[in-house]
Amino acid sequence: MDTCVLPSQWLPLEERQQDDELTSQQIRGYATTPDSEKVAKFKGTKGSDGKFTVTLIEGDGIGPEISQSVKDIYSAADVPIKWEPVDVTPQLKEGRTVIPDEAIESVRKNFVALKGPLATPIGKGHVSLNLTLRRTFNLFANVRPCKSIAGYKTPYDNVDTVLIRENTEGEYSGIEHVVVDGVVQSIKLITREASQRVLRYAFQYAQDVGKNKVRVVHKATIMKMSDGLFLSTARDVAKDFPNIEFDAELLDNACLKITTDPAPYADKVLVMPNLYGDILSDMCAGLIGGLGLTPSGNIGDECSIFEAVHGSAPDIAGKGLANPTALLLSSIMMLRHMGMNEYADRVESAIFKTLAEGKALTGDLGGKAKTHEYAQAIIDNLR
Ligand SMILES: NC(=O)C1=CN([C@@H]2O[C@H](COP(=O)(O)OP(=O)(O)OC[C@H]3O[C@@H](n4cnc5c(N)ncnc54)[C@H](O)[C@@H]3O)[C@@H](O)[C@H]2O)C=CC1
Ligand SMILES: O=C(O)CCC(=O)C(=O)O
Ligand SMILES: [Mg+2]
Repeated sequence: MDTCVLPSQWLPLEERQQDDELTSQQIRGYATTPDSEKVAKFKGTKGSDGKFTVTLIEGDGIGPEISQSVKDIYSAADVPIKWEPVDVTPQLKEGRTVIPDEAIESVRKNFVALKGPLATPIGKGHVSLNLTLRRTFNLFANVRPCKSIAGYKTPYDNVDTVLIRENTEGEYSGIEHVVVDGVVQSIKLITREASQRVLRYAFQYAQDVGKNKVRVVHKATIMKMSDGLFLSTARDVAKDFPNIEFDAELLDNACLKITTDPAPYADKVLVMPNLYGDILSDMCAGLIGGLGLTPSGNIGDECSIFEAVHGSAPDIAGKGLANPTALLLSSIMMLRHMGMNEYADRVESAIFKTLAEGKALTGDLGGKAKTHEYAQAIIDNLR
């Protein structure tokens, strides 16, 4: 495997130049709350033991394995976090599937959670618990950064995309009904309020991290009213951010352009309705080495939940084959959200050093290491 020079923001702290301090600009790929008064801040406080309590939802499939890696690495790095594991097995309450109250209360109390993947049955069965959590806490913006990994060669060298996905409505509203036998209707709900909220977040994010361009990805040619409302709301919001260049691109063309050459997308923040963000984020993950590598943050005004882009990966679950990097990088976004930048820097440096060395990679990246062996290599790279 080729190795290449690590970008300065990925070097261990002591190897950085004095004038090369990690800034919020440099870490923008794995941060969600830029230094802005206008973006909701983490409201948690440390306990008497000097630690923050963070809700941990280990999740299904590979969830427990990758969560274990995070716990092991955090413990080795002495990150002052106390995990509060909660069970989100759905319960039936008054005919509705709900998440247990204890889990909801835990997130509400701690303001922040790290979440493994939750499986959703196809067709009949409970609704997506992932979406339920996002709606329950009004986590209106799903921030999904995707950056090339130094040392891990793919056909694309300079991927640096940030997708901000509307996270509470759109095609994911789950409003479906049978019109007559053989005819069903699924409603894509778009509201000005939710659109404004995520668009303002995207513009503010772009401004604060210095990406200076916001592009709406849409299909308002076809969905003239719903995507049309999202797009016209974006034009209105853009007026409040005169220093940010604003434009729009059709979804299909965006897919073509990003997979042909992702470089022109590095100076932009892409913002879009729910389903488009879901699909584009998996697509972008494919450009840098797969779903084992891409993190995300579900951001709300009160609480935020950090999780990998990927799902429960039932095909590899329980075999020690999962790559925990995506969940680990999600936890890095979480630490920066909580203002724990030094710990974030330290763990992040060890992750990227391990990936660049290429000696203990998991199978998805062409290596032979088991999940815990890769985690141990990261621990060995902590100073
Ligand atoms: N946010 C969440 O919790 C999400 C949950 N899901 C749920 O996950 C379940 C499985 O969905 P799939 O479509 O199979 O998507 P998936 O993301 O679980 O897996 C897709 C492919 O990527 C691989 N993969 C995913 N994560 C990996 C990792 N960390 N390391 C190595 N390889 C990895 C899998 O082995 C599989 O081949 C479904 O029930 C779905 O509803 C899917 C996406 C997101
Ligand atoms: O909730 C699910 O089952 C899938 C969610 C998903 O694919 C995502 O959030 O990216
Ligand atoms: Mg998805």
